Amino acid sequence: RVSALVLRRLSAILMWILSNAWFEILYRDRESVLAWEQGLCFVPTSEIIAVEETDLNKKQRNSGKWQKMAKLHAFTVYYVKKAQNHRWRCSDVTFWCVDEQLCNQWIQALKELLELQTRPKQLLVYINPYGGKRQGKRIYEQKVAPLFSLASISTDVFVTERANHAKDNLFEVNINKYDGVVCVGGDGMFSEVMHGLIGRMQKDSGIDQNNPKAPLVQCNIRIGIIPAGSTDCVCYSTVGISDPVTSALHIILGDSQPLDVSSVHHNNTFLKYTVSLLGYGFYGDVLKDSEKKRWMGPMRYDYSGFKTFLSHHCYEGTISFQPAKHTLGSPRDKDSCRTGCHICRQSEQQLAEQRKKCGLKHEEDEEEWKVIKGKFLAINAVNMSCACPRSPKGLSPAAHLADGSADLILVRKCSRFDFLRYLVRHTNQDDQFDFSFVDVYRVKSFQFTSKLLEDNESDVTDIGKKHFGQFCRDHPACCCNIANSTWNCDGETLDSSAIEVRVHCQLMKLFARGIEENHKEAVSNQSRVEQLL
Ligand SMILES: Nc1ncnc2c1ncn2[C@@H]1O[C@H](COP(=O)(O)OP(=O)(O)OP(=O)(O)O)[C@@H](O)[C@H]1O
Ligand SMILES: CCCCCCCCCCCCC/C=C/[C@@H](O)[C@H](CO)NC(=O)CCCCC
Ligand SMILES: [Ca+2]
Repeated sequence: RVSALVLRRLSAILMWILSNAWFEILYRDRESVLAWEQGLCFVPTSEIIAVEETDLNKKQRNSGKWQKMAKLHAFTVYYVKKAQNHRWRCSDVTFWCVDEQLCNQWIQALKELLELQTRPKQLLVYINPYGGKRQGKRIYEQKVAPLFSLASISTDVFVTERANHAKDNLFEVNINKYDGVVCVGGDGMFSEVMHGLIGRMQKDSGIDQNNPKAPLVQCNIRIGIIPAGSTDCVCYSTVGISDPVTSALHIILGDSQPLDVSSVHHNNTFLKYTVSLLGYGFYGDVLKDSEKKRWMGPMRYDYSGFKTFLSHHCYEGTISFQPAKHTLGSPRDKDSCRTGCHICRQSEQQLAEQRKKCGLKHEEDEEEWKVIKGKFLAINAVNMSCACPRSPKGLSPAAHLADGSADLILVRKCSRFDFLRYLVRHTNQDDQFDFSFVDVYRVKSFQFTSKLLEDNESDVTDIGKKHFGQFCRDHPACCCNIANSTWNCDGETLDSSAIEVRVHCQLMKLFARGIEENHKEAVSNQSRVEQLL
């Protein structure tokens, strides 16, 4: 109510100012001049980055026009300018005035408005200097740090020296000091920070992560991702673009996006959490091969992807899963998860009700299990669409960020040509599930055991292995690999092929707002009427 009142006062003052043409406004870009001519300017306070008294000496040096005018006072409003393809930029507008007191009143009033927004003030930043093209440090220093400083955000910056450095540090640091954690790197770096935060949360609450049925404690400290990796799938799927400045602005505005996290166990031992892709077969093999070629940077995935495609290995095993009946959506839906998604909101309500009903007590889940046996080229479980620059719609375009479910995609044995057709659909608009050899299910938990493990390795004798290499003894020409594949868990390999997976609805939060809808329309409106105060 206070903010509405202040806003109304401000708009009244603004209208008065505009109608008296009393204020002189200097716009930096052409679109803004156009807007000024139309006399209509809005910026939602939620999209103001900062307000600062303007250094007049600097401005006058830059703009000869104002040199002759004496005794002017000015303040600059920095705000989010939304460009195309979900890209955000920091833009600014300077307001000039002859009355120093009035100018200060404006600065004060706008700063008070910004104080009413719940935004991060103190952040813990981890930079992986070796992720992606090894640009993490430069990206942070040149593109992100100046914006944080403009928004008066204090930071403790930690440049990692080894893998798991950030994760280990998160178990020691005084976490309550911070309003959020930022990771500069790729999906692997994000995964490290997420494991640190979720792990720390469970440890502090006495929850045993090794128990696959343990009700995990939600992690309320948000994570911000500054993309500087090779795939940057989590950033792309939650923001709509992989762009460091856009992500920094989402962090500054204090956006919040809940995220489903799946836990992966083997024999009552915790292995990992996953938020994007948990893939066996094709994506597991690509990752395993690409790890040896890290020196190639992001190109390693193209090289290993091509090699793995040619090898065309399929793997035999059994998948059992519990369908997600609590959620309204289906993986074949035409609509995708967007900012304020009603399906994710409904899951949030269900979660709150569930918590009220049984607190931290876990209800034994007796829902039915479906069992599928077969030979698979790929088994992909995705908690989100997995959109990324290589696959702009992702592996499951209708997957939801926070509905408490994952999409389980089973690609059965097929010809190389058919598998290529399937892969090509990762990159275009066509329906990826419209193939006789592809099945997709929305699930809340699943288990996988390879045939090799089922048979308990008893009938695979050393003689057999020697004689037929690692391929199927009965049908050596069928490309069915009797060795196991590897699970690709958000870009890291798992040691075990038999796993048990459970989706934890909205276990954590990001500094993001999901992908915004109707962006084209918003942009064209904005260029007609620049959104200023
Ligand atoms: N200083 C470091 N030295 C070596 N490895 C590190 C260091 N800091 C972090 N790591 C590890 O590097 C791995 C990969 O990093 P990151 O995810 O940033 O880049 P990427 O693999 O190129 O990108 P993507 O995950 O998007 O494909 C992470 O799993 C992380 O644990
Ligand atoms: C003929 C054209 C065929 C082209 C097919 C391209 C398909 C690209 C789909 C990419 C899907 C990425 C899913 C996200 C996985 C991340 O958790 C993980 C860590 O960053 N990245 C990879 O495993 C990296 C996986 C990269 C595989 C190439
Ligand atoms: Ca989901």
